[in-house]
Amino acid sequence: MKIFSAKQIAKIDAYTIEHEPIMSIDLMERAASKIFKWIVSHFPAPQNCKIFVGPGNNGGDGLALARMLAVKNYAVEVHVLRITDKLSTDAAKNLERLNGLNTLDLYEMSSIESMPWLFKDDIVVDAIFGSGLSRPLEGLVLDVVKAMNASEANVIAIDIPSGLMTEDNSENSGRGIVRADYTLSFQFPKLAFLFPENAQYIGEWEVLSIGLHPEIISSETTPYRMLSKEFVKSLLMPRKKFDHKGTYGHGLLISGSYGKMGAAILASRASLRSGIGLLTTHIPRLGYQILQTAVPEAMVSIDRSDIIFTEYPDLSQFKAIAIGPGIDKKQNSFRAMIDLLKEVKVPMVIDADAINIIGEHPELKKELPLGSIFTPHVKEFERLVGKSDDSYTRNCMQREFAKNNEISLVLKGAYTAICCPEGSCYFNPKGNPGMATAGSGDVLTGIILSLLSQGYPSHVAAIIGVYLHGLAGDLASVDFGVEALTASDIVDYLPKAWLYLKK
Ligand SMILES: NC(=O)C1=CN([C@@H]2O[C@H](COP(=O)(O)OP(=O)(O)OC[C@H]3O[C@@H](n4cnc5c(N)ncnc54)[C@H](OP(=O)(O)O)[C@@H]3O)[C@@H](O)[C@H]2O)[C@H](O)CC1
Ligand SMILES: [K+]
Repeated sequence: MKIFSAKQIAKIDAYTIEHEPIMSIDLMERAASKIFKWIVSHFPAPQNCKIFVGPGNNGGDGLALARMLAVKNYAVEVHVLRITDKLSTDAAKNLERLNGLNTLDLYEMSSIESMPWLFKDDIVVDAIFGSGLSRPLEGLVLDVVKAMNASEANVIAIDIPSGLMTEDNSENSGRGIVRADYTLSFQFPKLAFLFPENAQYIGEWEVLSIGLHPEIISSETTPYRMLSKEFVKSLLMPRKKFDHKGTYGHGLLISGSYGKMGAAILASRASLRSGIGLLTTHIPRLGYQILQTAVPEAMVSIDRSDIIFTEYPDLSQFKAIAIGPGIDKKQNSFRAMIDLLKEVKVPMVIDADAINIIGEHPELKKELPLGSIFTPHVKEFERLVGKSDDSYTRNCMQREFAKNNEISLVLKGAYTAICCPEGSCYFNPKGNPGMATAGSGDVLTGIILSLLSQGYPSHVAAIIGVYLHGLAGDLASVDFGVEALTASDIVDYLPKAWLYLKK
């Protein structure tokens, strides 16, 4: 699913009105009826609804919704915020349509003195501003939003919580943003929904389709997309009857150190559960028996060091390499990493301390083989790319870094973002808080190594890998819940995840 900017949404809206064709007031009616149906199914009548309405089309949606709810026996109060004399044309028409509805009370609010009391069981609808918000809130609107936020009522935001910008909130103080319990967004998720610091405003969110024109949705380009099962499935390569293990590549995993052999086991097992033909895991000497016992399918390459990574095997046989899970960033490992980067010609997955090493020695970036993939969490990202105060800025930095260094950059989080060398950015909707657990990242590295070894192009391996990892975590959480979920469970549910993905 594509994610568009506020400007693009306005363009898609206008195109739909012209080419469906549909009158703008009827498109608003369609949008409001989607919100109405959602409210009826989640909060059946009778209920007290207090709808706060702004001057634009978001307000127009709120007014149309008020009429629909009033007709269905909800007790509706409408509070039109008089911050300007002018309502948008369609908002004005919908205001007129409220005339004569006796189950509805209409108030004009020009000062906070007329703010109604909001009770715990009230449904409060935020229809003040939507995607047309152009600056932070102030004056009356700010006071109303503060009162809403101080209440215990159920707050439902139409399209986007008022005060939140659709994309960039780096200049937004956060003082005047509605804290919704539910956000019902039209047709597309907004970029701001995917950033952790905005979760407090958005609450649970849902996308409601309002039938915007498919032609322009498909032709309008955007760097941002939300991954879907259909999209990821379309990237899979079929397996053929006469394929053999050589067809699916031989990968090298450089992993583990004293006290961290578990990382090598998890990444190896994940790799083998994701279709790799042959796997060699390079580990420090002390891990030999551990690995051979825990993962009999993997071949083992032994470092001369007992405890850390200091050398690597002949690279000629490998189709892809992953380095990082459980390695340390001791000086000897750094030297081995320099040599490795100079020699390696196949795509690499670079994770954990291997990222930190490159972060500390940025000159190594020019040695990266074509098709490299970095898989940092936020702290590793900051060491590699730099610090930022907000997620939008961080996402811009991520896209730039991927473009400038011609690599794929996977930033792990609730909505893991995959930025590709040509500028696109994919967000993963799968996964759950149970996956914020030790070893989860090692599993992801193993999966991506496996896909690279099978010949998937780098950004495709990153996309499939991230989606599959989240999917396996979600399937595991159905049986184990989130607290008890471990990284091993994610590996154990990879078979189910593959089956589900291919269904
Ligand atoms: N997605 C769709 O296709 C549809 C969306 N609908 C709904 O329409 C809104 C977007 O409507 P729009 O009128 O463009 O924008 P808003 O309702 O958000 O309001 C814009 C007006 O508010 C003024 N404004 C903006 N920021 C502030 C502020 N901080 N303080 C005071 N006033 C502000 C703005 O004035 P400007 O000075 O910036 O010009 C406008 O007057 C969308 O979110 C959906 O809810 C349709 O109903 C269906 C199709
Ligand atoms: K809103």
